[in-house]
Amino acid sequence: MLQNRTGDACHQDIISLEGVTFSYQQQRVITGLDFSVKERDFVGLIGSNGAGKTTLLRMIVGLLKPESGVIRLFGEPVSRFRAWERIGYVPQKNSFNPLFPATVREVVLSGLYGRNKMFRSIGKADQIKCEDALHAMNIEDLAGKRIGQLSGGQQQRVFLARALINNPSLLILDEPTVGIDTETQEGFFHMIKHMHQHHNITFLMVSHDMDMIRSYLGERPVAESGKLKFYKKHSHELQDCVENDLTHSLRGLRQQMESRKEVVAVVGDIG
Ligand SMILES: Nc1ncnc2c1ncn2[C@@H]1O[C@H](COP(=O)(O)OP(=O)(O)OP(=O)(O)O)[C@@H](O)[C@H]1O
Repeated sequence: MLQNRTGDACHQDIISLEGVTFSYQQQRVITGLDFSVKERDFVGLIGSNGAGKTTLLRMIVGLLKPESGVIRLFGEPVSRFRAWERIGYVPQKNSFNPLFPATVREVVLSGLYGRNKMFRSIGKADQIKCEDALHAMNIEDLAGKRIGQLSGGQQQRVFLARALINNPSLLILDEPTVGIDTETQEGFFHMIKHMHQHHNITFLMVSHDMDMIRSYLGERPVAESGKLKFYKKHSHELQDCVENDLTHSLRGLRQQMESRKEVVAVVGDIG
């Protein structure tokens, strides 16, 4: 079994769900769900409107509590999990009131604060992480603008930069390309596939894009529960589990693509 720097076995469960059931008032949404996402998996979650996809992601990131069953993150029950900086989460439909006063830079930096740490001070190292994340998403030129004044697609890039700022091990994305044009969607999918294949990053992504799911994760779901379908691909490319500096590497990818004049299709113009 491969080992990472900290000596943990690779292919460990990053997310595990055991007998997870959830209801809103009288409406049962998820029943007895068992599933696991292992290190370096890319899991695509598909389901019709109202199937419970967002509800499941919100339980995984601790925003909703299951009625019964256990959810673990990196082996810890969610209720005891504290290492939220290891997880980048981009919720569905992030849209800001145009009057909201935060700048793009402030929104990206807020990804560093973590839960219950709203007012930590920002040091030089944090500023560099922020610049790297802005650069990776090709939004340096938007850094001083108010988030509420951006288009939906530009805002989505900001939220992705916010999710990337901590160099996360796990990215949880809830329909990340909604409202983004087709060409830019292709660039985005290219980028996250690169992150999956060349970095030690695990993905759980809700998407209605069956073409992307089938072409990358295969024709058949690996598990089904109610109306939820899980597709999965495991990345075998890395020969060891050493940590990768994601933003550094994304910068490299971007420079490489810039030199091939394909940057717009890869990491640029998600908005
Ligand atoms: N806060 C809430 N209170 C009550 N019911 C809710 C709440 N949020 C969602 N629901 C209901 O739970 C069900 C699952 O909703 P959820 O948002 O998880 O679905 P989804 O699979 O993400 O759908 P979509 O593809 O439309 O985003 C739906 O029937 C929805 O109406």
